[in-house]
Amino acid sequence: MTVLLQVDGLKKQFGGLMAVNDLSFTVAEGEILALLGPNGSGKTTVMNLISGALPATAGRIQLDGVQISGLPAHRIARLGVARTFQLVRILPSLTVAENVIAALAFRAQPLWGDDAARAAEALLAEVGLAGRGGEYAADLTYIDQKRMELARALGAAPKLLLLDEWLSGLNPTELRVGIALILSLKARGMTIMLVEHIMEAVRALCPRTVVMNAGRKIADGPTNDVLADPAVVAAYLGGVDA
Ligand SMILES: Nc1ncnc2c1ncn2[C@@H]1O[C@H](COP(=O)(O)OP(=O)(O)OP(=O)(O)O)[C@@H](O)[C@H]1O
Repeated sequence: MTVLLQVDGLKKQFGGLMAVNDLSFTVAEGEILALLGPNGSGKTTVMNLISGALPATAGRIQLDGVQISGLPAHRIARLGVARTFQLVRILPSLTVAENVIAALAFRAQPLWGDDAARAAEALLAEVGLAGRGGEYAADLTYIDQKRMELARALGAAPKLLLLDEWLSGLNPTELRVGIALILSLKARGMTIMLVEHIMEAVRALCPRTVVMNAGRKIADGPTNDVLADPAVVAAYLGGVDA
């Protein structure tokens, strides 16, 4: 197993609140890891710390052996971390292709002109939006906006893809499509860490799960074992000492 992401003793304090408290875990190359926990347990903050949107209070994050904690978000992105957001972020007045091309200009090896247009078309095909590049982003349905956001993230050619509730808000049919899409990324070797509240998706996608409660890691292991762990069940029911 080759470790791609290594998180050691990570802490994030907001005023009097330790939102992430001494968190350590690894993600192996090619793995899909779920990060679970009840509302407010610190999951999105962890995503923000890994991507550099927030600075850590303490601890260390390494990607592929390179320390990324302490670096600004754009440097971390160029080193290979891409993410999607809980609330989809798109450029609504641009076309679908332009949205992806804009992301390609910011990658480690930027693409421009015809190269960017061809790469955007390939990325859109990969997420199920083949031939849709000329449409306006604002006109896309919700799932298609999510697909486009994923194409933008993949455009950075990331080593690690962070998906923050990417499957939320989808209807049952769309959910199956979304799960299949993420599995297709795994099949081509992408390493993915996802925050997700939909347990059906977690079970289908993630052999391993880390659970947080009140900023701390309370479980880390095979998903079925973790979800049956009494401490995890208690945390979801609001148990204070889980
Ligand atoms: N920028 C911030 N300033 C102050 N407090 C914050 C900030 N961001 C998050 N918090 C607090 O940190 C704690 C963890 O929040 P976080 O959003 O990481 O939890 P979460 O597990 O992702 O929750 P959810 O499942 O509801 O998205 C919460 O108590 C939240 O109110």
